[in-house]
Amino acid sequence: MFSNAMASSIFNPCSIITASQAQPTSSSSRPSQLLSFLHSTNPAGPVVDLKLSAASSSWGCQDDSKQSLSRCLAANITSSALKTAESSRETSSLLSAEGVSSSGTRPTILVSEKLGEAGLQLLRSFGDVDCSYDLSPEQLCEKISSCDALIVRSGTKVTRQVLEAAKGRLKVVGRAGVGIDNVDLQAATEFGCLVVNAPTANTVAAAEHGIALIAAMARNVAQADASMKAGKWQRSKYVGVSLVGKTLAVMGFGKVGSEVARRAKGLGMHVIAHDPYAPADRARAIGVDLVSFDQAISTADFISLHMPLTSTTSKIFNDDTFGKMKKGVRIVNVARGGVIDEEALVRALDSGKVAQAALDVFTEEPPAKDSKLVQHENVVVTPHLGASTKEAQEGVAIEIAEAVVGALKGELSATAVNAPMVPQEVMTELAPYVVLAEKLGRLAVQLVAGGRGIKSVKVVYQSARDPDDLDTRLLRAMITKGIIEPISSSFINLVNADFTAKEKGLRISEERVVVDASPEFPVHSIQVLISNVDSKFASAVSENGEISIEGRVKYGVPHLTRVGSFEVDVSLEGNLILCRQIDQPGMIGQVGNILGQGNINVSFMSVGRTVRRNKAIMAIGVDEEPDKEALRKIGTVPAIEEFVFLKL
Ligand SMILES: NC(=O)C1=CN([C@@H]2O[C@H](COP(=O)(O)OP(=O)(O)OC[C@H]3O[C@@H](n4cnc5c(N)ncnc54)[C@H](O)[C@@H]3O)[C@@H](O)[C@H]2O)C=CC1
Ligand SMILES: O=C(O)C(=O)COP(=O)(O)O
Repeated sequence: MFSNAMASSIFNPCSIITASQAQPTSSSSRPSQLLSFLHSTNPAGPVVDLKLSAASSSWGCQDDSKQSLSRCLAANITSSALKTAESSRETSSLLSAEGVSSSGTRPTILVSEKLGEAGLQLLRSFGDVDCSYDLSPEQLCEKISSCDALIVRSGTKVTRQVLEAAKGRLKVVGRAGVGIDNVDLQAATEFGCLVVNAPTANTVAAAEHGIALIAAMARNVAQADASMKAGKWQRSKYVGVSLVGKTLAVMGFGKVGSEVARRAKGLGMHVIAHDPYAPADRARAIGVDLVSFDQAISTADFISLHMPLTSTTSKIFNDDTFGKMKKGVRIVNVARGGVIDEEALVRALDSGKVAQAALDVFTEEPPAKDSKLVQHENVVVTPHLGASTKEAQEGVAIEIAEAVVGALKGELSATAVNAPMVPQEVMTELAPYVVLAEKLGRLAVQLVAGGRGIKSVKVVYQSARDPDDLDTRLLRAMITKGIIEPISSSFINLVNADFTAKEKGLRISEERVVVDASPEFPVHSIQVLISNVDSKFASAVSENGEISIEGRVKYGVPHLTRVGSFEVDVSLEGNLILCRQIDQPGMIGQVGNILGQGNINVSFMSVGRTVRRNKAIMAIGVDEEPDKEALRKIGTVPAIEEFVFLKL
């Protein structure tokens, strides 16, 4: 019905988007329904406006739905890899829970760096695991197009080129560790590739390594060891400094930072911390004062770095900031090399401003053999060993294997980095509404006559629940999927829905209306409105001039309940014929006959009218697609004023 060529006319590329991030206004009283926007790190940012309003409704109660979510989520999250750019616009093929794709093959999981055996076993039970370590970027690009998942540590650069080379097959990149600075998140998001990490299993290992480096540096352990092995006995040369009573500034008070702080307190150090996002009460609970960046670096004897490498933290330790430190300060870095301007650190070491540094991480890894920093006599180095304990590596391997397998099964991961984390209970509850959302989007876009581009779509969720108690991101993503996929070559999933909408100049605004219905059900109805377009079915246009359709879930099945200002009730399964006619006897029979002659099975039929014997809409669900002749005959029924056939 719609060709790809129509995409450009439907989406006006010149349209302007006003994007604003939806934020929860307060915390939810129902934990399972918490909005998790704070966890969303989608670099593209959602292209949504969110407006809350309250109204009451006398509509009947919401029907129950306990439909399984696996299929729709798999469609939602894993469609990318299962579709190549050239693939058809059919509903995404899905991976089953046993790891067998719809084509009967097991997923291929490429592990490009050493991973603990327990994790590998878990992966092997689900898919075909290819452990290929030390691949060159070219080799990785070559291999990746036949992989559904890629598992890396810090040594593999997952660049845009790699993601492009995946040709749409790669569903998930698993980072077996915390830092995701080696993964191009923007590109992954654009390609609809989920990125997950293993954020907790190596925390203690990294913190212990930080403490080990602080102590080793303070007591010259590495230098003294090297000296003895060279046959020397230099007791006076390696007099150290004590830790007790010294001030340690923890820069980045996250998981590792707070564990370092806890341990440093045990060593009798006075610990302060800087972290713009850390809650003060968590710091207080450990006996740590949160202070400003300048206060932290200017009062500390030891500075330990524990922030992620981002555009904000890149080279945050530079000539200027070293200048603000106490003379003789000691610096430890087990976070990322890139947070330090390494040339500036060499200068600060040479001048004595920084007495010593202990470094586990480097801007380039491995650093050049003749690196002045590595060779500096006041520097102790380890080759990125923070996470390298047996325990941490086993833990990380299991954590990432579970996340990757979950993603391949179509589940949303709790450790998703470029997609919203939606709690499992929320996903289960929203399952039937997710199906409804996609079908409404798919239906609404087919009612657009082309000509003018779609710039603005409004989605109204009616719900009896508090607006903060309804997480609509899954629904929004599926509506976006339903709108965009029929008319473009893009595939949409939860990872790239907002990005793709923005790219296509499509603004999706959301409104939640509180209605008087049963709060047991998350959504009472979903309305999709497209403004400033012409419709090929004039009756779908509401009094406000917008294409307007509305649906509800009834007994677990999505139903279309309103078209324009006509109430209908037809289950959204198979295909749909909408006819506007003069409200008179015999209409159902006439159209039914035509369909019967064409061997088209009618699954559902409903007539809605505004005024008796005036105009009515007949909504007919059909299992098969009517041929041209059947459609032509429907058009010749005298009382039928307009009709449209819609694929769901
Ligand atoms: N050397 C190694 O083998 C390992 C290194 N790491 C690295 O350690 C770092 C911390 O890891 P986690 O504690 O697990 O992460 P995390 O996410 O729990 O903590 C990072 C903290 O840094 C804070 N932060 C962000 N921007 C900041 C800024 N401009 N100034 C101060 N704080 C800022 C965040 O608010 C957060 O609390 C990461 O860079 C990670 O990649 C982690 C594990 C092993
Ligand atoms: O988890 C992290 O951020 C780390 O830096 C650990 O890196 P690795 O997995 O040991 O290459």
